[in-house]
Amino acid sequence: MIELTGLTKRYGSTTAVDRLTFTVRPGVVTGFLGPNGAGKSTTMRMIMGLDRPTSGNVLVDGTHYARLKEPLTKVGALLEARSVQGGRTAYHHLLWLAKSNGIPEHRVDEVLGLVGLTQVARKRPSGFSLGMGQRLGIAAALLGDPRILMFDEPVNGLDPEGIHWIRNLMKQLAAEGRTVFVSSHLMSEMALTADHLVVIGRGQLLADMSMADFINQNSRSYVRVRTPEPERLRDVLTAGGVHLVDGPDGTLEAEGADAATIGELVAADGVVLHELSPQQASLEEAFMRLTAQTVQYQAAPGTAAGAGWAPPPGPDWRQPPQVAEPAGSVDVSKKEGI
Ligand SMILES: Nc1ncnc2c1ncn2[C@@H]1O[C@H](COP(=O)(O)OP(=O)(O)OP(=O)(O)O)[C@@H](O)[C@H]1O
Repeated sequence: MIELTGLTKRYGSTTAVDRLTFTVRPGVVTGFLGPNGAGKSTTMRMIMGLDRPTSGNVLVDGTHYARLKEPLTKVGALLEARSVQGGRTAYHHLLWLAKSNGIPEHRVDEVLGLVGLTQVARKRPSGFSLGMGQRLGIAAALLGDPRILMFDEPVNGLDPEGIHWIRNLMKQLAAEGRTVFVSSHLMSEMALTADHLVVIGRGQLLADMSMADFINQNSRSYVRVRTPEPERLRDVLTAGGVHLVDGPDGTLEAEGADAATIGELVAADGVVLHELSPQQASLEEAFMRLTAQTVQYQAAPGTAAGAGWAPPPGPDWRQPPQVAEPAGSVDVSKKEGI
């Protein structure tokens, strides 16, 4: 469990994190969302004892991170981009972390296999791609088999197979009763991964609720109806107390009644339907609606916005794709697990 109470961080006149109070519970994947600059990374850094709060308190496993003995066995984290110690191989980097936390050496091989880096274990991470660096960071987070895991943008740099793998890994870790706290900008990915959401904007808590409640409370749901008899449909549904608005391509959007009620109303009058489909806003729409007022960095109106993307199904997380040695190109943006 991770418990934040009135957690606040100021940098000069900037309040990066503003009196955050929430609890991240075990057994579910908790997504941590917020627009750019909302304070997610700062919050995660304070949880890990890497930034000192201006005020408030944060406990991991009931204590401050700094007081944890052999912390890698209690909390594993993949935080913001950092460079891995240049001279060590991936294996020795993990071995060094393991030794400093009382973790047996065989665990290094285990986690390298788990993240698919066995083939490049004796290579230096300085030659790794961004995705391989992410995998190494995830290996470090898993090294101590901790009950609490935090991932800051874990799918950054991963290919579709890697994204699918990390999604299933997080779900599996939560299913094992662990506390899993993950930030991501990919809404479609978060919608598939997280059970619970904590949303912040300008450092303040905007929502702390289940994924389903979040979408329900921050979006419009309606039933899309298509008919060759729109006038009759309109009469029947309006008489039945259903509010209708015009949708695209000649559809009608019915609010205030579920699909079953609408179906029964129109059936009673013999109105022909070509479509009757409940529509639920996406997490992305709900997020945009809730955080619209708190967005710090915004493109000019009319600018193309990147849509969320959901990867196709792939293999089980326990059998990750092995990553081959990169063909020459070296990516300078690396991530390291703490
Ligand atoms: N070391 C620092 N010194 C000064 N300001 C900082 C520092 N770290 C973060 N900030 C500011 O605090 C605010 C929160 O930043 P933070 O990186 O935590 O947000 P974030 O939600 O992780 O953003 P992103 O999604 O873009 O990674 C921003 O306004 C940022 O500019």
